[in-house]
Amino acid sequence: MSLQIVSPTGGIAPLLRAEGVSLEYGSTRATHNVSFDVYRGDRFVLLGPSGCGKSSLLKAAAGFVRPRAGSISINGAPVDGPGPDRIVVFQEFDQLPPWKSVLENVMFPLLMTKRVSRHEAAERAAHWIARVGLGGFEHAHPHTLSGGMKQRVAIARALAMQPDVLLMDEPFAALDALTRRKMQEELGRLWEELRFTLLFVTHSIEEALVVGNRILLLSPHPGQVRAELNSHQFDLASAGSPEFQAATQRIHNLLFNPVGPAQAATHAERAGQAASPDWSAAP
Ligand SMILES: Nc1ncnc2c1ncn2[C@@H]1O[C@H](COP(=O)(O)OP(=O)(O)OP(=O)(O)O)[C@@H](O)[C@H]1O
Repeated sequence: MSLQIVSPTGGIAPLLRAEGVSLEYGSTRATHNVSFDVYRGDRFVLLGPSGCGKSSLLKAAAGFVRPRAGSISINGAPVDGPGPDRIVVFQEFDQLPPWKSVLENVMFPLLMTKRVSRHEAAERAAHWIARVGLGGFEHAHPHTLSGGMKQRVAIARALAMQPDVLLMDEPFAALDALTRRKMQEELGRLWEELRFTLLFVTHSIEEALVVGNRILLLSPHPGQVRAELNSHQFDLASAGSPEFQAATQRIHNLLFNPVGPAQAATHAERAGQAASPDWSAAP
């Protein structure tokens, strides 16, 4: 089956919407006029080469960075700062305070909301720790855990908050290949059970195909939308198949050897592309 350009999701309001987002750091323009819609239950991947502004877009969705132009909204309301409806899992293993146990790490943001008692927070934390396969490690401290286990704690901490959108910034990039694969598998399993909404950043084409059901391809610096495609037909089981390899090659070509001058596709143009089911119709 070939990759398909994304079809418009007629009538359904997006959960998270980025409209014409340009991000700047001083005189450095990180992204230019980027638009995309994330729907409930999506595993939406931002894919592009290093420096194209993927992390910056994720930080903007999290409310840590304000767009220079354009806007980001969640549930129809503008994002104007961080909130418990959007929780981020970062790549870095040091995202867990080292003086807190696994249980305390997962409880911490729950307690910060002041919406649950200490007892409830502990129960909820223990539940999510077990869900990510770390039952028995509640009282361990981060420095005694492997990189993969630390990322599991970060995922448990995020899911315990039951955010509207789980934001993941290259969460498995610092792991060895086998652990990375295992974590991708676990994330897929959790998604099958819980159907949370995921916004996931990676520069790995393979990871994007395995993790995502929709992928936004960004051009190099400053990041602009090159294309958007459906990738729900791929998973770890299909990785390595001829179709998977062909999709990988096509995405690679689109990112690095586009035919003709690099052109950013606008939101409206991408909706127009949906009329063509064939990946080869991409700009
Ligand atoms: N805090 C910052 N201050 C100044 N410039 C920044 C800052 N963060 C990012 N940039 C710049 O913005 C651009 C986009 O960076 P960003 O980290 O968002 O890209 P990325 O696609 O996530 O890259 P990578 O895959 O390497 O993490 C780069 O040119 C980067 O140097």
